[in-house]
Amino acid sequence: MVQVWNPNGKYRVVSTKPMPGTRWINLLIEQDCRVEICTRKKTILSVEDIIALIGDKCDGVIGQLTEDWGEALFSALSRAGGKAFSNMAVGYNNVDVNAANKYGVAVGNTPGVLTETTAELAASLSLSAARRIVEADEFMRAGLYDGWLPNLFVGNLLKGQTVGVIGAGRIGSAYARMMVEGFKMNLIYYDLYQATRLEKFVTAYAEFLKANGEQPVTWKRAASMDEVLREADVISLHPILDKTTYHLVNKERLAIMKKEAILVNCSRGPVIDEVALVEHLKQNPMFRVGLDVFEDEPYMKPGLADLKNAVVVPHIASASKWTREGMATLAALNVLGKIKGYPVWSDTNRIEPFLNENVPPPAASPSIVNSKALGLPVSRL
Ligand SMILES: NC(=O)c1ccc[n+]([C@@H]2O[C@H](COP(=O)([O-])OP(=O)(O)OC[C@H]3O[C@@H](n4cnc5c(N)ncnc54)[C@H](O)[C@@H]3O)[C@@H](O)[C@H]2O)c1
Ligand SMILES: O=C(O)[C@H](O)CO
Repeated sequence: MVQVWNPNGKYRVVSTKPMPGTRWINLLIEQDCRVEICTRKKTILSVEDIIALIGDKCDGVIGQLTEDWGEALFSALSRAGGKAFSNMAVGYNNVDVNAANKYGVAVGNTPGVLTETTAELAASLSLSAARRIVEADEFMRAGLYDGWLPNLFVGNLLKGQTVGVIGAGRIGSAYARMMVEGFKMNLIYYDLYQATRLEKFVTAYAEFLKANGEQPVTWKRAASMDEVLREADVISLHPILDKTTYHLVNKERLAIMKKEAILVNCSRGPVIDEVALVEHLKQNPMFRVGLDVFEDEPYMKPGLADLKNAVVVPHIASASKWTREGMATLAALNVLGKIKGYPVWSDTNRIEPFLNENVPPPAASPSIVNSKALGLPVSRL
């Protein structure tokens, strides 16, 4: 149930799951690590399972967003001499960073490498919901198609409509760009910070359209999230999950959205009150959703699976080969960097140098979320 690479390596690094590609394994081996990969069939490992994997001596662990990284695991890792943990994910709401700080364990994540892949899935869900692709596919496979009809699977045109983005960070901004440029949608967004690059992009694209005699697109930074919900035709959620975003979309907020709006969630399930959503979908058959994430994964709230106005996929937004291999690389390098005493990379929005397979990666940890709390040095590269 454990696959071992380089058994005589000096540092013991455990991965709680097999991860795509081999570069991440090779990078660890080249730096004298013994790599142990848990190959158990059980999808979600318990805290006890992981404590057993950590054992008496472990220098670092690469883990998954399904695992509960809190006091119990960080104290076990620290007792085993461990200095680093990395999630193979950008989101780390499954990690109690304060507990990691208490034991001096560095916590890594994998930003940037999944931005475009995740935004592409959000765009796919937006289109699937707008054009009822899943319903139409099921209809075909059921042998129900007996000829073209004027009213068959009529959906929503995106061009000229308004796309709303809640959380215009890396992924939210990439999604906004795709929808504005790809479908000539107007943008309204809400974030705690101004998305300056995104605003500049939409302004430049509007000028391009105008110069070519086309209707220019527009953008607006909303003063409140409710403004986005009221005005947008398609709304995509991309904030982090924390106390401020838990059930951000609830019964009251669903009620202020347009009756024919589309809601997409590729962030974290608990950002939506899923029970309220099921009720809203039942009451408003023209309202559609595209969901990659769920409140109690791997489960869906009762009733959701029966609703034709919901498109549901199993948390696959970052699942392109390039991205998943890159995530594995960044997670391994986060752990390796701390073990080797390297500094942390200075700009987590610029991780490309770690992903070039033709040159050795920089001697740094690509992204450590508690680097300030632990007082870790920053790379000057
Ligand atoms: N479904 C998937 O497979 C998948 C893949 C990648 C990321 N994600 C999720 O997407 C999240 C965002 O990733 P990212 O790389 O774009 O992160 P990011 O930090 O670049 O963007 C998050 C944005 O949310 C904003 N934000 C925080 N609190 C907010 C609030 N209360 N209201 C509005 N905006 C708020 C932040 O200011 C920031 O701009 C991750 O934390 C993760 O949970 C999911
Ligand atoms: O946070 C993340 O990275 C995703 O949920 C998985 O890619």
